[in-house]
Amino acid sequence: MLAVKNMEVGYGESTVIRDVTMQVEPGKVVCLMGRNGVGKTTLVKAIMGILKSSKGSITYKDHKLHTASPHLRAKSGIGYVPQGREIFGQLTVYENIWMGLEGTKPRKKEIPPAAIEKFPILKEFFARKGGDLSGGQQQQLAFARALASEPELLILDEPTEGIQPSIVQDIQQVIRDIKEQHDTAILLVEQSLEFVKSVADYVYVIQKGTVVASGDVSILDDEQVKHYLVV
Ligand SMILES: Nc1ncnc2c1ncn2[C@@H]1O[C@H](COP(=O)(O)OP(=O)(O)OP(=O)(O)O)[C@@H](O)[C@H]1O
Repeated sequence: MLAVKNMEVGYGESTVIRDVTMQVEPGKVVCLMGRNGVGKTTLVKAIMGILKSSKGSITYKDHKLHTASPHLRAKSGIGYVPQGREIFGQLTVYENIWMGLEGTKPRKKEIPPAAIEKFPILKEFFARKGGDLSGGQQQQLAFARALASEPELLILDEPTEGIQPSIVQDIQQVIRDIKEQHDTAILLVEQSLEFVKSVADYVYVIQKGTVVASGDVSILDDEQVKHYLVV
């Protein structure tokens, strides 16, 4: 469904992602792991078209994506929950979720109930400003906004970072539900091995911008992965 081949991405003269090849299939949760600063967000931003790759290709549902704008990528069915959430602090919870419909094609006129039902607290807080929510609630809001477009591929960049344990559990459950009920593919950036093992099918471990280990989560060598995660 999503195939990244020999991707290279960087900032100016500095190359951060080198020769990364990976793929994500429908109904599967694929995790990108690696310690801080190895390039996970850079890779995800290149998949979303926010950063330009200098080499390699991205294919999504048999279409070449690497020259498409971020807007077009969203329209083609990719939902994105960025690191740091990037919700609109001055807009209400309802308006934030509504923004998720922007990229849909044809343009959806209603928020799909499933996007909200997964996060009951959001319905209670519909009229509140996004900026007044806690970090965990904002994370749920960013997740609901991405689900509003009913994506076929959902990209989640560290959705549990700095979030209280009860909300981490909620997010874990939502990922499991999506996996059970839909063909949605999920690309998840995550550093907690425990969390990854509870939701993932396949894992890529990144070090210094390159894939250094990959495999089915059931045959994952915990000690090897921990070695790459230890700071
Ligand atoms: N806008 C930028 N300009 C220049 N360098 C950047 C920029 N953003 C990130 N970098 C550098 O690129 C490298 C990879 O950063 P990136 O955020 O992709 O890592 P990461 O694995 O997602 O880390 P984290 O888990 O901390 O988010 C780091 O060395 C970082 O300093």
